[in-house]
Amino acid sequence: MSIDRVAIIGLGLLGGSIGRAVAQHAPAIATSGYDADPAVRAKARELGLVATISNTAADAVRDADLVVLCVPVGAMAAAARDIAEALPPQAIVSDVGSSKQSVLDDLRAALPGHAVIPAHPVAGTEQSGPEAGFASLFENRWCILTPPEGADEAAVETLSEFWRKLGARIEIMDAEHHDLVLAVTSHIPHLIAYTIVGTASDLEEVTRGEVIKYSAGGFRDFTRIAASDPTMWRDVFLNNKSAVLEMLGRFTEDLTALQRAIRSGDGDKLHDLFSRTRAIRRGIIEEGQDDERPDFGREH
Ligand SMILES: NC(=O)c1ccc[n+]([C@@H]2O[C@H](COP(=O)([O-])OP(=O)(O)OC[C@H]3O[C@@H](n4cnc5c(N)ncnc54)[C@H](O)[C@@H]3O)[C@@H](O)[C@H]2O)c1
Ligand SMILES: O=C(O)C(=O)C[C@]1(C(=O)O)C=C[C@@H](O)C=C1
Repeated sequence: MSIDRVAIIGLGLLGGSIGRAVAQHAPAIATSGYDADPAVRAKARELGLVATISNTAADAVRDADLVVLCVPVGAMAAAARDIAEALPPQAIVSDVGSSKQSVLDDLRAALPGHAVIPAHPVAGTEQSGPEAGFASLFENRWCILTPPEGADEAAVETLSEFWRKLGARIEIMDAEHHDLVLAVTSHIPHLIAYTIVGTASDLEEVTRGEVIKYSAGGFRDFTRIAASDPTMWRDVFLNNKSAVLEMLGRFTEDLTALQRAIRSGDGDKLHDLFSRTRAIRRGIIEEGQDDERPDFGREH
């Protein structure tokens, strides 16, 4: 089983990056695409993100071997319904959504009988839209596949091979476990960034601009993450509710323990934790998972 034609639904950061990466790393694969927003379709045409841009989702998928839905997780069900009538029976349907259980449920409900294999390339930026993508986005990044029980192994391998061609490393796990892990490593960090920047901005009114004016590197790093797309992240929190709430409970307990350590002057506790977290950061860099990617649209 090999992929000759891929259809990309949603031509923003992720969809546009897949289009560009296929053109660069797997030019033999034909690309087609669709976006619900006519302005995005026009921009994607101008940028040549995929070879053919259709005016309906159904037309984009009519000849596809693989369809990748690159829309916010809250829009997956509607996007799947839009392709249902035109989807070739043997086509693999996948996605790039940041949470997986609700997407798996939505795609299977909308496309009964089709090979549905959700995926999540753990690669992105705070940017969004058709101009934000770049071909190297997936290089040396994990792409997590969450096939349902009993999924066709050949289809899982075909999808893995597609992502390997774009430079990604493959991991396979079930959707529920994915959602728990990503709640800790991605979703809660974004919630914390949104919170700290929001709190600082509220305080700004009290201190007449000083919080923002004198904010140094640490706060600026949070503002990068807090600039991430509001629609995408609203949908992630609404669709990964239980894992996020469970992990947030644990996080709150740890935060309270630190608060207590500060109040009681327990310097050892603070120092131990900060040493442990420094080692984690160094481990990430040694593994090659640091931020080596183009400064695409970065302000700093
Ligand atoms: N941004 C990241 O860092 C990142 C990383 C990994 C995965 N993801 C996931 O990738 C998906 C896309 O995110 P993005 O950053 O590319 O967002 P984006 O806003 O850049 O692009 C999403 C596009 O989907 C289109 N769209 C929305 N509903 C649609 C529908 N029903 N049919 C067709 N098109 C529709 C929008 O018009 C938009 O152009 C999300 O599920 C997100 O969780 C994002
Ligand atoms: O680097 C960033 O800006 C990101 O937020 C990327 C990031 C992440 O949290 O790591 C964001 C959401 C995804 O689903 C995958 C990747």
